Amino acid sequence: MTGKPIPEEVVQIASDIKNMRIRGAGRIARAGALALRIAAEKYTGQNLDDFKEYIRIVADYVVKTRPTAVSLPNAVSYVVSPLLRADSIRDVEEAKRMIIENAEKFMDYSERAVERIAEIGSRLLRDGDTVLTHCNSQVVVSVIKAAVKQGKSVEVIATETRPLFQGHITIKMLLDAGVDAVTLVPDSAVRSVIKDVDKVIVGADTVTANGAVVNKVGTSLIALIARERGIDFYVATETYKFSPYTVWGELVVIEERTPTEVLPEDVIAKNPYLKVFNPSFDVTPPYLVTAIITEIGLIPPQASLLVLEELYGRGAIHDTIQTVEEE
Ligand SMILES: O=P(O)(O)OC[C@H]1O[C@H](OP(=O)(O)O)[C@H](O)[C@@H]1O
Repeated sequence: MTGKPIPEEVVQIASDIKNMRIRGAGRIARAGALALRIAAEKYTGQNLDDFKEYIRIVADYVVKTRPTAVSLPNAVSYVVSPLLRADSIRDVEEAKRMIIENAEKFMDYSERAVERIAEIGSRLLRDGDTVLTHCNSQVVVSVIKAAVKQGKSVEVIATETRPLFQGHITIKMLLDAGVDAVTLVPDSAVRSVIKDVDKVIVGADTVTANGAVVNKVGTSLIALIARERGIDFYVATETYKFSPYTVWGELVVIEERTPTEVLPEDVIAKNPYLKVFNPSFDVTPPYLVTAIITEIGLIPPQASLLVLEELYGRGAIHDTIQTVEEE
């Protein structure tokens, strides 16, 4: 067992992810990769087995910060699994280099994937379209920005996204980027404004093998409302948000956050019989999703398993599950 402590910077990143100072499924994935790079750089010993054990502990620590977005374990696994499986690595220096390079590769891939999705997604938007989005997705904002950059006039309706108001981040990002036709609405107003909407585009935290989309709570209600009106409902997401674990029946854990995000602490304290349920995400079934916009193209949700097989291969998906179970 390694005696090496988890570096302070890694502890800080993990705490920022937990407290949502770093948030958004893509950003937390990149932060996870960065944490591993820092951990590798900070390691001072010379024993390879000890280094592997230390990296395994850091990986586990980072993954445990938030349970729902699979982008985080996928990023961590991308960075550490090749080292944990390799038997050709000779020393700590080589192992460190491997972790650092994999972390860099992941962060680079992630940035490029967002750009590629913006390019593909922007083609779906027509001049004059009104897009409704929920929560704050860096990918969705990039799609809208790319369409506007192409000279298309796009109006955006953004939901507040209670209880943490990530919609405020979305409108700021859009306004800062010069997208000026932006309307903020309470979440409960979606059915009132849907008649003005041409397309709904949301991000994702996890896409399951059967094409269900796990995203900010309230997403599935919006999908139902869009379906009622016959409006296209798109999900914009990088492929590392597809969950290999769901292939073998593992369920996605829906994060439940503190009641104090919904009600002040003193009100909760004064009412011991009052219950507050604060799930952070919900599940939109594949039949409500028109298409998933990814960096490898537009995917019908029903083809999610094929995407996972393409990415990991059947055998590799099985290995991933085993690695996680062993940990
Ligand atoms: O990766 P990008 O597209 O930025 O975000 C994807 C999703 O991550 C967010 O989760 P949270 O706010 O961290 O709970 C939202 O649910 C958003 O749709």
